[in-house]
Amino acid sequence: MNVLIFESPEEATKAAFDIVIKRFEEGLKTIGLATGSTPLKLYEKLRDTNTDVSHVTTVNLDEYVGLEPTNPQSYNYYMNEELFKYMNFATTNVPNGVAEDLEKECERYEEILKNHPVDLQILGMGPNGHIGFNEPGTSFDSITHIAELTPSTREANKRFFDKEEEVPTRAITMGISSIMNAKEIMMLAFGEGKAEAVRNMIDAPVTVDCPASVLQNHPNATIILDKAAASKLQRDK
Ligand SMILES: O=P(O)(O)OC[C@H]1O[C@](O)(CO)[C@@H](O)[C@@H]1O
Repeated sequence: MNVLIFESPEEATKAAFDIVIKRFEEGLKTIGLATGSTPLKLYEKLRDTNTDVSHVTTVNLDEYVGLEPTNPQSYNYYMNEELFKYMNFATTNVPNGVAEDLEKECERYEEILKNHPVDLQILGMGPNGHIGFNEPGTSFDSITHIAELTPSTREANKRFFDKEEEVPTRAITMGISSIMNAKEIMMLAFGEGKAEAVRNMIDAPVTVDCPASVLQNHPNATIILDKAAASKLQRDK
C-alpha cells in the first residue's frame, strides 16, 4: 500500500487528479468510479479539463435499490450531474437500482466488469470501513450483489435525503472481489470522521470487519488522505 498524506482535502484531490489525468494520457481503457461527497471536487476538476475520454468506459461501484435514475438521490443522477454530462466517455455504466429482476441485474453488471477489466478504480470509504456498499462482514470473495445497508451507513448517508425514512435499505454493489480485480486502486479519505476506519484499513490486520483493510492485499493500491483522516495512523504520531 502506498499511503500519501496531504495537508488538506484540496491538496489531496489535486494529487488524485494528477494520477487520473496521467492514466488517461497513458491510454487507460476503463475507470471505476465512486460516489459520495469525497470525490466531488475531483470530478469538478476533471470536468473542467476538456480531456478527450472517448476511448474510456466507466463503471460505477453501486446504486441504491428502488431509486430511479431521475431521482436526485440516485447515484445514476449524481454521476450524470457531476461528471458524465460534461465528458465524452465512450460508455458509462451504473447499476440499475430499479431493474425488475435485481439478481439478473447483478449478473449483467458482473458481465460488464468481465468485459471491461478496470484499469484504475477510484474508491471512497464509509466511516465503518465499507467500500462500495460492502458492509463489515461481507466476504472478500463477493461479486456484484444486493447489499443490506447497516443502520450506521443509513445514518451517515441520510444527509443526502430529506428524511431518514427515505434512505434506501438496500443497494446493488460491486463485490469486494470485483473491486480487487482492478489493476490499480486509488482510495480517497478525508476528514476526522474517517480516521478510525483509515487506521483499521492500514494499521490493523486484514479482516472482514473493516472491508477496506482488504486493500492491504492489493498489489497496486494508493491511499490518498488529508491530515485529519490520517490522524490516527501510527506513523503520524
Ligand atoms: O464520500 P462519502 O460521502 O463519505 O461516502 C463514502 C462512501 O460511501 C458510499 O457512498 C457507498 O458506496 C461510497 O460511494 C462512498 O465512497
